[in-house]
Amino acid sequence: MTQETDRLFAQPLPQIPDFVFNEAVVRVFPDMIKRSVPGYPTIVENIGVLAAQFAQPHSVLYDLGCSLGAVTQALRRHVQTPDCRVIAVDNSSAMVERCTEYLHAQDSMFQELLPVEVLEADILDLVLQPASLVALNFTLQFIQPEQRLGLLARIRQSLLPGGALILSEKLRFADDEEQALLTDLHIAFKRANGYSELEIAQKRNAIENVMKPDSLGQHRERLLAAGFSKVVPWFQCLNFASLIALP
Ligand SMILES: Nc1ncnc2c1ncn2[C@@H]1O[C@H](C[S@+](CC[C@H]([NH3+])C(=O)[O-])CC(=O)[O-])[C@@H](O)[C@H]1O
Ligand SMILES: O=C(O)C(=O)Cc1ccccc1
Repeated sequence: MTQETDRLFAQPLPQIPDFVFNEAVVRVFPDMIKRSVPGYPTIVENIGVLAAQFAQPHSVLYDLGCSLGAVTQALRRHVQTPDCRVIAVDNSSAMVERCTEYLHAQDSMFQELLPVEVLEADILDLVLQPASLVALNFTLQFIQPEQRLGLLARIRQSLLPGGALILSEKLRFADDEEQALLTDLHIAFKRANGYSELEIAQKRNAIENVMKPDSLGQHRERLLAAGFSKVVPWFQCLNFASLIALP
């Protein structure tokens, strides 16, 4: 499997197009997300650990906005519940193609993994089957803000009693000082991972129209409005957090 270094924004670009999950991004994605999202490897691995506590026989585990299937692979490393299957969904054809290859590679290396189906689809159009676990790992922030409540309500409806939604997101902070501090610290994290000031600035420019983070308070209120009964943050590193929402 090729692991390329992310240099997508290393050269000055005359004009910066909106960020899209295309073939160029797919090639560098594992490197990009690890160097950009503090705590990402810990979150991904532990989604597998948490999922094993919620998984129920004869149910589906969803990985919505699966990209290259990192969460799906973690689910398959940790969940051994009988008759569970994973459905991984992404609307980027480049992501789905590479994700499918990676999951075949996992199949060839390990026995008795949960069966998995990779779908190229918009998660807003998906008819959800009864699920014991739904993971939205850094996906909701790319959904139009006005579509987010409807999506969460549909996820809530699909969840079996005893199931859970795991929602990971970049956070925004209502307090200006807190927002400024955590933004600076996130930039320091990127710099420490080898990104230049130019790369950091151009990436921010590319992403700002397509990725719209909410505050923890907004997430909590919206999850409750969608019908979830309890929202429990289980991880935060700088301005990136992951929540468990219970039906
Ligand atoms: N409407 C949509 N329908 C389906 N997919 C979508 C939609 N909108 C965006 N996506 C997909 O959501 C993914 C978001 S990345 C998730 C990381 C992954 N979860 C990981 O754990 O590695 C997060 C990031 O890059 O910061 C991309 O692959 C999009 O194509
Ligand atoms: O928040 C940021 O600055 C990011 O770079 C997050 C991110 C990581 C990977 C793809 C898109 C956005």
